[in-house]
Amino acid sequence: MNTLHSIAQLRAALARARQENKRIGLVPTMGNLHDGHIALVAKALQRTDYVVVSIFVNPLQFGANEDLDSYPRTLAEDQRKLLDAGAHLIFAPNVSEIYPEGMDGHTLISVPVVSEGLCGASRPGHFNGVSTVVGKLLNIVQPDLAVFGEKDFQQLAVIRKMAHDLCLPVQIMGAPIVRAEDGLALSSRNGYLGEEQRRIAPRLYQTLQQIQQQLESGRRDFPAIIEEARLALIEAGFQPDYLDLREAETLQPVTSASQDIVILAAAFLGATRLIDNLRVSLA
Ligand SMILES: Nc1ncnc2c1ncn2[C@@H]1O[C@H](COP(=O)(O)OP(=O)(O)OP(=O)(O)O)[C@@H](O)[C@H]1O
Ligand SMILES: CC(C)(CO)[C@@H](O)C(=O)[O-]
Ligand code: BAL
Repeated sequence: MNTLHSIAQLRAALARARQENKRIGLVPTMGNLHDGHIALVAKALQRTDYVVVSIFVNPLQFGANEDLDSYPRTLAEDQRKLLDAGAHLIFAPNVSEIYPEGMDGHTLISVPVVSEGLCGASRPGHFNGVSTVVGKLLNIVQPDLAVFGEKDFQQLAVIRKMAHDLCLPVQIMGAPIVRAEDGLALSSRNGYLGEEQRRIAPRLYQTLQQIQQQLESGRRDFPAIIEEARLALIEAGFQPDYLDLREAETLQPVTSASQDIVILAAAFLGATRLIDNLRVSLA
C-alpha cells in the first residue's frame, strides 16, 4: 500500500487500476484514524476493488478560531491502520498540492439550504470548504463509490446534494456511526478530552436516546422536549451549541406529521466541540 502526495502520481496509479477494470472506492478523511474510519474503509472494500483513503486536513473548512493548527496529524500510525484494514492507496497531499494558488480566490462549491443552519450556522463557511474539497477529491480520484460517516449527518446530506446537483458520476454512500462501549461516537476530537470530560462525554448520546424514547412514547411537544434536554446537557457540564429535531431526508424542521426524524446535537465540553445524532422512525 503506497502513500502518494501528488495528484499526478495518484492519477498514474489510478489509471493502472482502471486498466485492470477495477472499481474504485474513495474514503475521504482528515486522518488520525479510528474504528469509525476503518468501518468506512471496510464498507468501500466490500463494494469496490481498489480503495483510496485520502488524508487531508482541509484548511478551507476551518474557521479562524478553530483547531486547524492543533488538529492531530498522525500519518505513520494511520498508514499502519490502513495497511491492516486492506486499503490499497493513501492520498496524503500537502495544502499546496490542493490549493497551489492559495485559498483566496479559489472557486467554491456552495450547497444551498441543507448547509444552512445546524453546523452551518455555528461554523460559517465550513460547508463551502467541505463541498469544495470533496468536489476536488471526487474529481481527482474519480471513484465509482465514495463513503462518508453518518456521524457528520449534515455533511453527508450536503455531499449527496452536491453530487446530485453537479451530476457527479459517483455513488455516495453513508455508513453508520461507530461508538465506544459507553456510547460516545468515535471522533478524532475525543482525544482533546481530559479524563473528567471523557467521563461526561457519553451523556450527549444518552440525551439523544432520552429524546428518542420520549418521541417513541408519543410526546410531540417538540420545543419542550428540546428545552428539557438542553438543560440536562448544561446540568451534565456541556455548553450546547445546538440541539434540534429535523426531517431526516431533507433536514427541514419537523412537524407533527413527521415520521422519519433525526435528532442532531453539537455541544462543547470545555473547548472541545462534539457532534452526534440519532435517527427515529415514528412510522
Ligand atoms: N464514529 C464514526 N462513525 C462513522 N463514521 C465516522 C465516525 N467518525 C468519523 N466518521 C467519518 O469519517 C470521515 C472522516 O471524518 P474525520 O476525519 O473528520 O473524522 P472525525 O473523527 O469525525 O474527526 P472530527 O473530530 O474532525 O470530527 C467522515 O465521513 C466522518 O463522518
Ligand atoms: C469529508 C472531509 C474529509 C472533507 O475534508 C471532512 O469534512 C471529514 O473528515 O469529515
Ligand atoms: N468531521 C468533519 C470535519 C470537521 O469538523 O471539520
